[in-house]
Amino acid sequence: MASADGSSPLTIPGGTRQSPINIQWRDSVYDPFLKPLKISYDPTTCLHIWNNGYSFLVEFDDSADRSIIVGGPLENQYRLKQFHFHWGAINEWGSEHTVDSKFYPAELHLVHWNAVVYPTFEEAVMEGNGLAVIGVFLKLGAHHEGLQMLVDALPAIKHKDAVIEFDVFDPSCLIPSCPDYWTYAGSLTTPPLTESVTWIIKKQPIEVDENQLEAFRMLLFTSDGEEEKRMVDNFRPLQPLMNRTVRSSFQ
Ligand SMILES: Nc1nnc(SCC(=O)Nc2ccc(S(N)(=O)=O)cc2)s1
Ligand SMILES: [Zn+2]
Repeated sequence: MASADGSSPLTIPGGTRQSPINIQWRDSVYDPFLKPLKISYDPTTCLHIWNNGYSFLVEFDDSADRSIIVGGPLENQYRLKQFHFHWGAINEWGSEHTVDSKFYPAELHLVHWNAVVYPTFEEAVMEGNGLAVIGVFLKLGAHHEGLQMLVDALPAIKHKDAVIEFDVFDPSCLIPSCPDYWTYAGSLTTPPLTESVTWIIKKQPIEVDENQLEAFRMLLFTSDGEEEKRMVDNFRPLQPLMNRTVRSSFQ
């Protein structure tokens, strides 16, 4: 059910910086003071891959500054905690953010937290500068070698709460080489929907093939033994921009 302003119960009451949003390219403002984003991940910090009943996520050991990002719009360095994806039932939609109202078939989120200022992830989740999420669009195209390692693990985590060990994986193979990004102040796109995320959305998508997207769609929202519900369309509706400007790192 939506209210007069088209918001749904999924928008937190009083929210002024909710995500996702449509990125209107021509309304984004080039900011020459934005630095390049520096990404340094240690592939051995990878712990496991699991199905949390909403997406599948790969979690990392964030007990030290071993996989971090710094620069870009960020005041501090942020530690990688996990990455996950959002996707559709068909290739026409699936991403959370849109660019000029265009959906991509899927979107990758690499979730980092400000361990310089906050003692735990849980506390960072509650603070305006607590999290930084890199968003990468997936488009239908060539086979993606790096993604295939994840795809090969998916049958083992078909059901909610399934988890398998995942020893070494370097998520930088999923980030496009082009340095261009948009950035804006937003929120988590699933509960607790807290307004704690500096979003860094890469302009260039990565290419994945049809079989790889189909592999995402064979996952289940449901636990083993429950009536099967395919894990598809796990993206949140677009949220109002309100009083925000999207900045670009490129002209
Ligand atoms: N006490 C708490 N533990 N954990 C949490 S929130 C866990 C978490 O990482 N949530 C999360 C939700 C959405 C996103 S997303 N889709 O990247 O905005 C990223 C992360 S609050
Ligand atoms: Zn996400």
